[in-house]
Amino acid sequence: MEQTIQELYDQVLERKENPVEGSYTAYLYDKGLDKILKKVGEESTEVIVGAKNSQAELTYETADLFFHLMVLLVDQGISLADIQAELGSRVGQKSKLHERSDWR
Ligand SMILES: N=c1c2ncn([C@@H]3O[C@H](COP(=O)(O)OP(=O)(O)OP(=O)(O)O)[C@@H](O)[C@H]3O)c2ncn1[C@@H]1O[C@H](COP(=O)(O)O)[C@@H](O)[C@H]1O
Repeated sequence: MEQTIQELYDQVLERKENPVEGSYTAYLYDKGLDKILKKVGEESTEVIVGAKNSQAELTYETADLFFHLMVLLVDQGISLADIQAELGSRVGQKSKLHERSDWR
């Protein structure tokens, strides 16, 4: 079974709007922003470690990070459309890489 990022976002949003007993997502919202940020930080570090170890570990840890990022975005009232719009605004932007002195 597969789950799109949008489906994950929608489920996480549903947990925010209708907290369910025993839900880890609802627990994170209950704990608040600092807890969510702590988890995003931890999962980011685990992605870095995972990338050094194996593709399987990187995949697993990236899924964990995506989940916690979705929780953060929902908590802060940011939609996936907001992120897509930001990414879209960058399409075709000239890379500034050539302006960097350390570029070779
Ligand atoms: N995708 C996820 C998902 N990925 C990771 N996790 C949870 O994230 C936690 C990360 O593990 P850690 O060991 O870092 O954290 P922990 O020690 O359990 O918790 P802390 O004490 O650190 O807070 C685990 O409890 C995982 O179960 C997730 N929990 C839920 N989802 C999805 O979120 C939706 C809502 O699920 P519920 O939260 O169960 O309602 C569903 O679609 C789920 O599939």
